[in-house]
Amino acid sequence: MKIEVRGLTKTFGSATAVGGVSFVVNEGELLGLLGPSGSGKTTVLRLIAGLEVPTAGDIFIDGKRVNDLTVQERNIGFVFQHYALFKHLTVFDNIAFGLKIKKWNRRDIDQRITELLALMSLEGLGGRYPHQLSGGQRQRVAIARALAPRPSVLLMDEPFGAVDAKVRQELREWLIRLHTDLNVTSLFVTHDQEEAMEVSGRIIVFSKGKLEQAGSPADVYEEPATEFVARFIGSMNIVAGVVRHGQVQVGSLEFPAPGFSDGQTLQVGFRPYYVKVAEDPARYRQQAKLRHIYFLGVAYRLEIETPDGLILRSRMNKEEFRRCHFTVGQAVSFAVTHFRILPQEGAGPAIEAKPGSPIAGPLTP
Ligand SMILES: Nc1ncnc2c1ncn2[C@@H]1O[C@H](COP(=O)(O)OP(=O)(O)OP(=O)(O)O)[C@@H](O)[C@H]1O
Repeated sequence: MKIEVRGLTKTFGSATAVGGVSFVVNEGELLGLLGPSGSGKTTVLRLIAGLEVPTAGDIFIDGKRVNDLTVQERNIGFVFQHYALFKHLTVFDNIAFGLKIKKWNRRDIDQRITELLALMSLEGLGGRYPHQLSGGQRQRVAIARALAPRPSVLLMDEPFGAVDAKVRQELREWLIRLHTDLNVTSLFVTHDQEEAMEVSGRIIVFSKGKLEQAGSPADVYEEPATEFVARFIGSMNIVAGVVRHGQVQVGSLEFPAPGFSDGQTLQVGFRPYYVKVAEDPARYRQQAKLRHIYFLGVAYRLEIETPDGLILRSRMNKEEFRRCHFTVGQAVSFAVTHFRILPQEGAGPAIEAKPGSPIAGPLTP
């Protein structure tokens, strides 16, 4: 079922945890709510679940305003960061908990739990207690418990926050498969941008109780709408310069900025893979010194310094890197092949340079 929030606001005393937020989670969608610690993500989830009362704004589930409904009446499944399983109850009884409250009969409970244990790859573990499970298994039990009463929507707050990196990766892949099988409208909170990008069909980026951007993982990565999103998602070179004759000038770098007036200071962002670096000083127009080479496993990151003291990051795939014979300290040439002019805080959207626009000197063949 679709979730819609309009102008959702929550203040605690004089502090605004969530400030006038509107968004939609479409039917069957798996949407990631991403933001740094304290940005208001948990509060949004708790408001939708009915665990907090909004200061202002409305919440709709399947088109029906639910502000005045109790937690139980909203029929929402909720998964918390820490397993929050009942320690004294078996896996079976943990999953059955909500069903017993809803007075399901024994046969239906048994049937539902057998179904869920299979779905969660937990067969044979119904009789165990939480302390006899791995972290990943415990979290799957928590999700099974939330799904047991067939909720109309599933809310998950940092569902994989308490497990190690390897299990976390397995759980992400497992959640994607589960969601593909069940198609329950799901909203999950994370502060981990990689997790949000990998798991979500769409991402909402949050900062200081406000929605910064909503879009597909590719949208928010490739076309950050604000400086905050540009800095928060992935790695981005961000430089600032003053507009002169329609170009933002940053030392010897020039970025076309049509429509901006002379004297205006603008920030320009470009991903490391749009910084092309060559050993041949004549290959590109810009000159720099290679400061560091970092091996990233799947690629290399080069850190270069321009004669003006600007430090930029470049990313190069392994094959390309192996064809070159870089040594730290050597002179290199470089070009920036794609960039975005980032909006100032509170200003309009980012302006994108056309792919391949040669803004730091033309790419010589
Ligand atoms: N019950 C409360 N009373 C007072 N302030 C609160 C309460 N709950 C949350 N806050 C404040 O509201 C802001 C948003 O908190 P929230 O937990 O929603 O953020 P978050 O993005 O989920 O952070 P995290 O990732 O650390 O859980 C924070 O500044 C927090 O201190």
